[in-house]
Amino acid sequence: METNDTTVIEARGLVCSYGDFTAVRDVDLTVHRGELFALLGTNGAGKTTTMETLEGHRAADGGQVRILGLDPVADRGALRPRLGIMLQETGFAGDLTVRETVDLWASLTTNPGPTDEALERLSLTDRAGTRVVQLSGGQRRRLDLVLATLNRPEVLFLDEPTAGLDPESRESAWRFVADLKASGTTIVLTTHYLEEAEALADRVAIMHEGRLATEGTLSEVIGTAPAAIEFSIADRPGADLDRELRTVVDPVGLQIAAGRVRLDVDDLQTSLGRLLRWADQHGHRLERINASEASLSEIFSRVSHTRMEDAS
Ligand SMILES: Nc1ncnc2c1ncn2[C@@H]1O[C@H](COP(=O)(O)OP(=O)(O)OP(=O)(O)O)[C@@H](O)[C@H]1O
Repeated sequence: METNDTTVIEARGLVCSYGDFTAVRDVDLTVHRGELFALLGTNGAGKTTTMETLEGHRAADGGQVRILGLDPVADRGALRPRLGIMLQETGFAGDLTVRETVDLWASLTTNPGPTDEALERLSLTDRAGTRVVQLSGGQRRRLDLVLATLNRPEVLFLDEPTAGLDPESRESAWRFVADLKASGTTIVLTTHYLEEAEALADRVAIMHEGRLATEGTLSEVIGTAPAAIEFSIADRPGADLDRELRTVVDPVGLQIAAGRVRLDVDDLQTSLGRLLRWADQHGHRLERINASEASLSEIFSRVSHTRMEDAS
């Protein structure tokens, strides 16, 4: 497998099975140093299985994985101190306090950061003396994040890090993760919150039925679906307007209903420019103009309605 200096995570042709069932099919992934890579997907798409394989918790059934140039299973001893891992669920000893839990974890960790600082950054300082069993779900999730990052890892895996957090806690977790990224940590996270990926990720991938359906920067992924221009126009017969707009804009889709027009276009800027020039030249008044790129949620919804067997 070819890797260059900036490649931190590399999977080629990754296959993972549970008995006869193939959960991850031929997945290729590259994550560069300092990047935050968000792995999105429908329930059961194979995200956690992929993460567990990258983390070295399970061996791949096919293909190759390298983390920091090492094999995550065979080189686990060398790799583990350099990784931070936040699983979907963590088994804590419920009768320890938050501080005792962090101190215990720190005693098992190479080069841990200061406990107080970690608690402070995730707003857990006032819970330091609380027994873990008495924490809310969101507070536990924040404690998970503290523990996963206590060793100041080079590579951090976060499996649904903000599941169940209220909006304020989620934003503070995002700031925490953004700070880690800014300090050079390479991060892979799975999430069902698309706005989390939009807020944090350099690159995103959407998994569906075990395969990577799409992958790239946010703009690249969003650019895989057409943008939309909508407006209302009075006193124009639909058939004429349809013909004329197709000549002016060359849309990939066009609908006209009750004077409201929707154009689906590949290049939003060029199409919008042509449309406005045409309207000016012909003295048309376009009302309630709305122009927008596709959203991540539209891409997600397209992917989740695709049969990956058909797509491959
Ligand atoms: N231990 C297991 N034994 C058998 N099948 C499993 C096991 N763990 C997961 N699977 C199956 O593998 C597929 C992928 O599961 P995985 O947990 O990786 O998906 P996911 O994308 O993380 O889903 P979610 O978003 O719901 O957490 C699913 O169909 C799931 O039912």
